[in-house]
Amino acid sequence: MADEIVEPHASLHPLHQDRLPIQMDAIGQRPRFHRRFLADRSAVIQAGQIERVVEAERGERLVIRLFLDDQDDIAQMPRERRGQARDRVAGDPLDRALSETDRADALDGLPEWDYDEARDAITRSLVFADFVEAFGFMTQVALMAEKANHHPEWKNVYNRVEILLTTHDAGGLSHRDIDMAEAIDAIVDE
Ligand SMILES: C[C@H](O)[C@H](O)[C@H]1CNC2=NC(N)=NC(=O)C2=N1
Repeated sequence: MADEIVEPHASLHPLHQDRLPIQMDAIGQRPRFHRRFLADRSAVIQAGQIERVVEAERGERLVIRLFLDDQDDIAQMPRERRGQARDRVAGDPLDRALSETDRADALDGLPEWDYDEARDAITRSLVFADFVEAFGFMTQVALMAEKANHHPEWKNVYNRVEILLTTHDAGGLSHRDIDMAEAIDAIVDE
């Protein structure tokens, strides 16, 4: 499995022979090879590659930090989700499609977002330095979205991320999307 992951990276070929075998973490879920993997890679790095390594390690920190800090919350997720599903049946006002006036007010506060009339949705396009930056951002948004039980429609091509927010249960834009857009803006501005 390690070879399958590493093989496409030409600069890592010299490391194949002496890399540690993959070990599972305490809960047996995440392969623990990447610390060693990054350290070894640093050892053979050429001057021109430094920038990419720094970006890679920064991307990893963004992901891991958020995951570890919020691990307790993540363990609670299934229970919260069931609670939210019950609230929705009762008619959560956050889930109702916004009126035109409320939408206009909300969009005033979200200058980076465009309104998509055909979908009754809001969209934002982002460009990052490279794929690692883009995917680090997407990972943070994914964890946040999962906790909120509200998920973006999105597309990623290398360093570009296109996001569309709408509430499927409401058939259009709701306060949940506005909250999500604000949270996404906060991550971008971090
Ligand atoms: C069953 C689950 O609660 C629903 O499907 C959630 C999940 N994520 C969601 N995300 C979005 N964008 N809209 C929804 O209506 C929605 N509903």
